Formats: sequence, structure tokens, C-alpha cells
Amino acid sequence: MEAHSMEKVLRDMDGIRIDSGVTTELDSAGEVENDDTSNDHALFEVRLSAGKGLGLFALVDIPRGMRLIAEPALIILPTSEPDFKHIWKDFKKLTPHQFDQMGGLSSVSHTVKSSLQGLIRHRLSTQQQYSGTALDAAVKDEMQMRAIFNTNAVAMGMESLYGRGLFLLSSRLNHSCVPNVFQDYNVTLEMTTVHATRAIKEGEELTLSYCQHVRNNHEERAEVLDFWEFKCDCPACKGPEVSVREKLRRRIVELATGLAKYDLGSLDYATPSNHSKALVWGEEVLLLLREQGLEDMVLAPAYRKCSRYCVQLGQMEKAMAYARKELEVQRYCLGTETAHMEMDMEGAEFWIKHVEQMAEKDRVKIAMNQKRTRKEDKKAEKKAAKKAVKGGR
Ligand SMILES: C[S@@+](CC[C@H](N)C(=O)[O-])C[C@H]1O[C@@H](n2cnc3c(N)ncnc32)[C@H](O)[C@@H]1O
Repeated sequence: MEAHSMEKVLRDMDGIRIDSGVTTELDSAGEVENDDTSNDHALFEVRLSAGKGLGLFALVDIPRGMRLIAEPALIILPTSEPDFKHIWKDFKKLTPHQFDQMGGLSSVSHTVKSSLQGLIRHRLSTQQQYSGTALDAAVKDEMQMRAIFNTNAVAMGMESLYGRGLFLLSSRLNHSCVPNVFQDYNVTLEMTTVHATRAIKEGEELTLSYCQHVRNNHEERAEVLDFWEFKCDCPACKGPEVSVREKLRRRIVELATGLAKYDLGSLDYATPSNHSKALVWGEEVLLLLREQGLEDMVLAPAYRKCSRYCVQLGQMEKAMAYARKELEVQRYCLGTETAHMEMDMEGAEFWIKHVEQMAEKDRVKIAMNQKRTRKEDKKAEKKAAKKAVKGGR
């Protein structure tokens, strides 16, 4: 397979318009073949992003929560058999068009160990009986495919439970440490989805985070991003806002670390001293995240923590309000097809049910306490009345 030039990629991309994750082929005149209205709804396009290769750009103003992409994996590397040699045959099953599109994805060569070359050569010559220039070309192809896979593949499910997948369209999303979209593998849909996590203006680039954008400082993030061979120039990494943003993120990490220790039962100078203080810390984390526009799924556990502290404090209405905020975040980041999360006893719906049960238990307890108090009051009244009668005699 030849290396694909940017010009070729652009030519290929030019024949495609994207409509909420559905790709519609255009005829040579650029008209939509089957539905001439769908192009009016295109939400974004693939085009060059200065210094970043290709990227996705909003064609219209996009509200928070809008689903931008829902696409199945082109190739899946299962977690049970993570060796690439097992999926080499899957690459060969792709249609020429898919193969061409995949070949146009970005690749960072150092993501493949050069020492693999010898092993691949050996396998291809013995098992596939390649030789001479055909063998050289096959080795080069496999090295290139591996590099494309490693550069673009994303985890499917928590800790790659469903493997690592290569997705054609979402692979074009560039990185920012202040992202505006969230990508997730949806087990119920068996697709990767991309949602806007805040309002995006027409012309703005859609960006997601390739790293733990909140926890690391910008040098630590730069180390992780080195894998993709670029230096991030988002407002958290470059420019006048860096020091302020860095300070705020440090504060978030400080608070979150203290809360994590507190949740494990530690109490020291770096942890809150009780549930009320923990709630105050948790609320500060929420405020700092939102203030910096970090409003993707990082917000969900922060809301959960606050909701949990409220339950522990018996503040059930507030606990429910935070649980509903968590659900709101989950919905705008992941959509509504989250049955898999509830089944795994995860996710905001599951937590809301738990808070409802706790609130019900609380109501019963309060009602019983009130009944007991009324009974005791009556008893005391009777006793007092008896005493009064005795006193009157
Ligand atoms: C998953 S691909 C993203 C799409 C890619 N731009 C393309 O043309 O296919 C990752 C590659 O995109 C580029 N990239 C992503 N985010 C970037 C950023 N913030 N600044 C510069 N380059 C970036 C890097 O070359 C990286 O190796």
C-alpha cells in the first residue's frame, strides 16, 4: 500500500459530507445523490486545521449535548488477544474504499517498535510465503497499519473491556486540554459516540482530550501527548491564561486528592475533617471545573461525590439535586442509550434510584420518630394532667 498524501486524503474527503454521523456520498458535481436536503443539516466538515493535519469543524452553531458522531468500529483489537497479528486478516476484509480511507488516517511511526520489523518479516515469509520485493512491501504495509492503529485506536469500554477500536471519522478529532466534545464507546449501541459538551460556534474546531486533562499539569500532559508527536497550544498549555489555569487545576487536584483520601477513611491536614467540610470541598471542585469550561464526564463523579456527602448528611433534597445534575452531564456527554450502565449498577440513573431509596428510608425514619415523639408528648401530657389533678386535691 502506498503512503497516502494529504492531497489524496483531501480529495477523498471532498466526496463526503457528514450529517450527524451519517456519511452521504456526493456525486461528482458535489450534489447529494439520494437526498438533496440532508446536506443542509451537515453539522461539521473535515478540513485542514493549521499545524494539526485534518480536523473537524462546526458548520453551524451546535448546542451542548448534540450527538455529532455515532459510528461502528472499522477494526477491533480484542483485549483477550491484543496481538495485532490476529487482526491483520480483518484489515484485508475491508472494502477498497474503507481501506483507502483508513490508509489516509494519521500515523506516528514511533508508536510501533522497530524491533517488530524482523518478527513481521519472519512471519510473512514463513506463513504467507512472501519473498523479495513483495515481502518488503508487505512488511512496510503491516508496519504502517500498526502505526495507524496505534495512533488512532481508542479504548472500547472501561479499561478496554471490549477491546480497542479504530473509528474512521472520530479519528480526525484533534486534541485540546479544554475540549468541547466527548467521545465514548457506547456498549448499548455498539458504536463510538461523540457529543458536544458545551455550545460550539460555527467555524470552531471540534476537539477532544487525548489525556487526563484535569489531573495533570501542562508538562505532564505534554509528556503524554508526545506519543502523538505534537505540542498542545490550547489556552491551558500556551498563552497568557496558562499560569491562572494551571493554578486552578492544581487546586482541583489538591481538593480531589484530599477527598479521595477522606473517602478511604484517612483524616489528616490534607483532607476535610467531616462530611460537611467534604461537601464544601466537593462543591469547590465543581465550581472550578465549570469555571474553566471543563464540563465533560469529569463533572459526573464530582456531582456524585457531592450527592453522596449530602446523603451522609441527611440532606436528601440536595443529594437528589446533585444526582440529577450528574444525570444531566451523563445525558449530554453520552446520550440516553445507557442501559448498559444501569445493568452494571453504574451511571446516574442507578445513583438516582439509590438516593430515592435512601430518601424513602429517611422519610420512614422521620415519620417513625415523629410518631414516637407524639406518643411521648401525649404520655407526658397525661402524666402532667394526672399530677395537676393530684395537686388540685
Ligand atoms: C488521532 S489523529 C487526529 C487527526 C489528524 N489531525 C489527522 O489529520 O488525521 C492525531 C494526530 O493529529 C495531530 N494532532 C492532534 N491534536 C493536535 C494538536 N492539538 N496540535 C497539533 N497536532 C495535533 C497530531 O499529528 C496527532 O498525531
